[in-house]
Amino acid sequence: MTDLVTFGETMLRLSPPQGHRLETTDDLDLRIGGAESNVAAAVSRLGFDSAWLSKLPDSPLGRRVTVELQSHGVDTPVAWSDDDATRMGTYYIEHGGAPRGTNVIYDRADAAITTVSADELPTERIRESEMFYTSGITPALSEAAAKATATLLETANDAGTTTVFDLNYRSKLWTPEEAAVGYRALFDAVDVLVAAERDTREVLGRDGTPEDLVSGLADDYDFETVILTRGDEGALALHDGETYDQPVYEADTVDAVGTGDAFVGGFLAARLDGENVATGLEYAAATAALKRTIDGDIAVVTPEEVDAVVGEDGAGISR
Ligand SMILES: O=C(O)C(=O)C[C@H](O)[C@H](O)COP(=O)(O)O
Repeated sequence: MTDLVTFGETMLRLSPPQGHRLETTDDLDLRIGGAESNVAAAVSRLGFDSAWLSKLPDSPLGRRVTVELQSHGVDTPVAWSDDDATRMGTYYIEHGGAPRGTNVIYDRADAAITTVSADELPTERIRESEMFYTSGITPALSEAAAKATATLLETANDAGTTTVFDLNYRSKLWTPEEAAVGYRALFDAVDVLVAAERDTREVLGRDGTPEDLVSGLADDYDFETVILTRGDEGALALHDGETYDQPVYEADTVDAVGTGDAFVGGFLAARLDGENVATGLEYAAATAALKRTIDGDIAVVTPEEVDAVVGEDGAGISR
């Protein structure tokens, strides 16, 4: 049995060295990045079995992704496309610093995953797993990907697998109105919702205090757990009628991309270990803080490092 199965797109990630511009750089660092594989890698690195489902072109570029994920212990039973017309999604990232922001350029149209169907994926892995995670990026990729996302969430739900969904709104993929419709179509099959406060207000159109936001979402869609991520303000969660406030741990930022996924990975690893929501949030915040110090999308961390950030007063994950 797998502890966590995830489903989504992973792209090649190309970035110039810190301080260099895409327009003029001679060098591009090559890594991989995608919300669902970032979460699977974090959970695997924190000691649990994870598998990532997707569709990739059957090419050296596609294999670059599976080889790197396997190096973090993630199982990769993906569908391979031998259609020459399908492409490997790629993103370019130019890191900024005040007053210039970080810029992401996507080149992901017609990626193999845009043609995915649930039938070509090993859905029994989802039925047999403890948790299933996907995010709002996946249904934004194509109609086929949206359909597969819904089918996989329902498969998990029917099997009693805990379903976890992060809104992960990406304005370069769809409009707030399109996203709101896409999200609401999936919410019935979601147990644990992770939502950035900004997306909750600007995409789902909700207002009020952070407490109002989590309780409104939980009441309207019957989520078991709602986690509102609030940037520097930390996170607020609602579970079983109790709210939990989690501040951020201070961190020097080398690369902020992947912080949200590391947060989810830390939370899910602690929950898989039987920890309560309060402890889960501590591990989430600690994994996110560590990620900020690491270049690349993936939280290349160890359980001991996360334990050390949580501190000797933390409840500690027993292994
Ligand atoms: O597929 C996409 O569109 C992505 O954006 C993949 C991202 O690299 C990660 O999901 C990072 O997201 P954060 O953890 O919120 O920084």
